[in-house]
Amino acid sequence: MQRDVIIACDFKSAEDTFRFLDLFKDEERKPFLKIGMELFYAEGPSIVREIKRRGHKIFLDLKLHDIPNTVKKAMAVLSRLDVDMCNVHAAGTIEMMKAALEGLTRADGTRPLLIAVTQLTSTSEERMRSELLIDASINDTIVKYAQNTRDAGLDGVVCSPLEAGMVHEACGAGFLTVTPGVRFADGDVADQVRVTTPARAREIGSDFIVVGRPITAAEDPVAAYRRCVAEFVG
Ligand SMILES: O=c1ccn([C@@H]2O[C@H](COP(=O)(O)O)[C@@H](O)[C@H]2O)c(=O)[nH]1
Repeated sequence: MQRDVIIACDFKSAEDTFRFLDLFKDEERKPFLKIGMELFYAEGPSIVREIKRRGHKIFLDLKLHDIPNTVKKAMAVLSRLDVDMCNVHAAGTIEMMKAALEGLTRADGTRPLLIAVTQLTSTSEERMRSELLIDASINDTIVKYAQNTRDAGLDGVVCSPLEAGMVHEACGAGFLTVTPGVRFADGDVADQVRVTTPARAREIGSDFIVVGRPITAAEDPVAAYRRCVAEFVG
């Protein structure tokens, strides 16, 4: 899979999103975009269709986590949107992930890529132990969730770029690592905990970096996007 930068379009409306996307209209490289809960809940499926119509690849980041039957049916609905990638939480268990895969697969056997969140990049090992009562290291937890994800037949995981190398080691080079928690060396970390730079993400072996505020809140978003591409894709 070709390394790429995915821009997280965490906007409150279609209007704000299209104002942002218009900045990229002369870019040779059409950005791969992530639509998350805020934008999808505000605008519904029409925002996906319109962005798709403009020719962007889409990662629909809704992080499903529910009982297997509910996730299977919800995924069957999402499969009609024709996105390129969508996701669930690995904490929902192998059974739930298998149900998600079944729901997502269309009658003709095609489906978008399906990946699972291991531990959110805003979670520290300390909080995972003290609040979630997980009595293991965060790295062991991430590797175990990644192995569960692979065993369920999914295509890869969401983790920090810091963990991409160990996930590939445990699950194979072809198993995708889609990695938020990306900041420029001088950037504001905000609510993220397990972060690194686009250049370091490339060295560690991420397949995709997901970048939101370092691009969307930059004074010059196109320049920030180009910097990510230059550091990560080369
Ligand atoms: O573990 C995760 C899973 C998803 N995300 C999402 O990625 C972006 C990151 O945005 P930044 O502004 O670059 O922090 C955001 O949409 C999250 O919902 C994540 O950060 N960590």
